[in-house]
Amino acid sequence: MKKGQIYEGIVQRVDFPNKGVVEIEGNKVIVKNVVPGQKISFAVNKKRAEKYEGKLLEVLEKSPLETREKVCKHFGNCGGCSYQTMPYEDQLEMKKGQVKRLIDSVCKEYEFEGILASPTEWGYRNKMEFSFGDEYKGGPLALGLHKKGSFHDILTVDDCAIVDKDYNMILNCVLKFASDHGLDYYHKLSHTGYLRHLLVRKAVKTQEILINLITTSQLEEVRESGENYNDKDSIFQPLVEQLRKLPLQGNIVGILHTNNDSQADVVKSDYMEVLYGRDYIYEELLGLKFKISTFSFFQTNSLGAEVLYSKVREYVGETKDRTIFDLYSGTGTIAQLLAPVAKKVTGVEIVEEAVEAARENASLNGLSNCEFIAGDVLKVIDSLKDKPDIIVLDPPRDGIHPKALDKIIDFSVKRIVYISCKPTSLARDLDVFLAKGYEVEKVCAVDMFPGTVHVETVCLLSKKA
Ligand SMILES: C[S@@+](CC[C@H](N)C(=O)[O-])C[C@H]1O[C@@H](n2cnc3c(N)ncnc32)[C@H](O)[C@@H]1O
Repeated sequence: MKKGQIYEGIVQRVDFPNKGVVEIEGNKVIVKNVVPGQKISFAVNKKRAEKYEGKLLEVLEKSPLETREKVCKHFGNCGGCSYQTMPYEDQLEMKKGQVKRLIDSVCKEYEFEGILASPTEWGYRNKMEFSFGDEYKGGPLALGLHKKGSFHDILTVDDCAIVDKDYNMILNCVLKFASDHGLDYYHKLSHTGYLRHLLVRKAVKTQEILINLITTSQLEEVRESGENYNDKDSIFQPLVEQLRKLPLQGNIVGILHTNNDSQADVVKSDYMEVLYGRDYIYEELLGLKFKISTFSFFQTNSLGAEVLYSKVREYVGETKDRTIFDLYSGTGTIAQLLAPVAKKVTGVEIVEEAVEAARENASLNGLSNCEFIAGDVLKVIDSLKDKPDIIVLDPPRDGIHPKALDKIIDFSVKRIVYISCKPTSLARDLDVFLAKGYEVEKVCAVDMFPGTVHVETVCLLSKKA
C-alpha cells in the first residue's frame, strides 16, 4: 500500500476511542470516525512500520447497524456524538468489545462483567462548555461545539440531544444577546476579542442551573456598536434579566461572569463575579447531597454516576474498620459514599476549589470521618500519615503519573479499585500493577456517555498472596 492511494473497504470493528479497522490486501488500516460495518473509501495518509492510517473520504454504504435516523440536526457535523444512528444496545455491545480487547491485551485471567448502560440515553449531561467563534471564517457569531475535525469552526448546537431543552434555550438567549450587542469572540491566534465560553451546569435531581459566561478583559477593544460598555453592569444586567425570564424547566440559581485572559484554550478563571444568585448548585447522588462549584470536576451524567459509583462500592467490598484513600477525589463523591461504612476516608485532589467543596459536602452530609487534602497525588502521598487498607483511584484521562503509580503500589494494599475514563490509559497502568504483584479480579465497563465515543471502566485489583 502506498501513501496517497485510495481504497474501498468495510469497517470490521472500531477500537477505542474511534479507530475503525479496515483490512485491505492483508494489511490493517486505521480510519477514524466511522461506524462498524460501513463501506467506506479512504486515502492512505500514514505508514509507519507495517501500520497504516487512512483518511475517510466517503461513506459509500451505511452499516447494517445504522438502523435508525439521527436524533439531532447537528449529527454528522458536530464533534460531540458519533453513534446516534446506531441503536443504544449496539453502541453498548461495541463499547463492551472495545474495553474487553484493551484489557485482554495486558491480562489473560480476569472476570469481565460486561457493560452497564446509562439510565437515560438522551439529555443526560449535567454540564456543557460551549465555545464562541464563527461557523466559518468571517461568518456570523456562533456558540456551541467545534465542528467535527475542526480547530476553528464552531457549530451553534441549539438542538443538542444529549442535554435537555433548557441548555438549548440558554445558549440561544446568550448568543442573541451577544450578536445584538455586536460583541466579538476571542480569536485564538491573534489573542484578541471578548467572548470565550459559556458554561452551563444543571443538576438532574435538584433542577438547579448555574450559568457562567467566560470572557477576556478586552471589552472596550471589541466594542462595535455605539453603546458605552465601560461599565460592565450595563451589558450584563439586561442579560441576567433575559435569562431569568426564560421559560425553563429548571431553576437558575446563579449567573456568573468569569475573566480569563490566558492564552490556552481552557475554561478557567482569573477573576469571577456573581451577577445573580450564588456560584454553586446542589446535586444529589445515592442519597447524598453535593455542592458543585463552577470549575470543580463532577461526573457529567448524574444518573450514570449512580450506576458507576454503585459498581465502585461493590468492588470496594467490606469496609468496616477499614481506612480508605480516594485518590483524585474531585468534589469527594466517592469518599463520601464510602465514609458511612468505613473507619476513615482520605481524599486527595489537585483543584483547591473542589477540595473546599468536598469538605463542605462532607459536613453537609454529616460525615466526620473523611478528610480532603489539596495537592498533587504524586507529592501529597509522601505526607499521608495513615496506612490505607483499600485505595480507590479515579485519575484524569491520561491515567496515573508513573512515579505516583510506584508510590501507590508501595502501600501494598490488598484491594485497589481503579476507575478510568480512558481504557487505553487503564491498560497501560494495569500492565505496571500486574508486573508488581497485583492481579486483575474483575472489570466492568459503564456507559456514561451514550452517542459518543467515550466509555468508563471500573477495575478491581487485588494483591497476590
Ligand atoms: C476523573 S476525575 C475524578 C473525580 C472524582 N473521583 C469523581 O468521581 O467525581 C479526576 C480528578 O483528578 C484531579 N487531578 C488531576 N490530576 C491530579 C493530580 N496530579 N493530583 C490530584 N488530583 C488530580 C482532577 O482535578 C479531577 O478532579
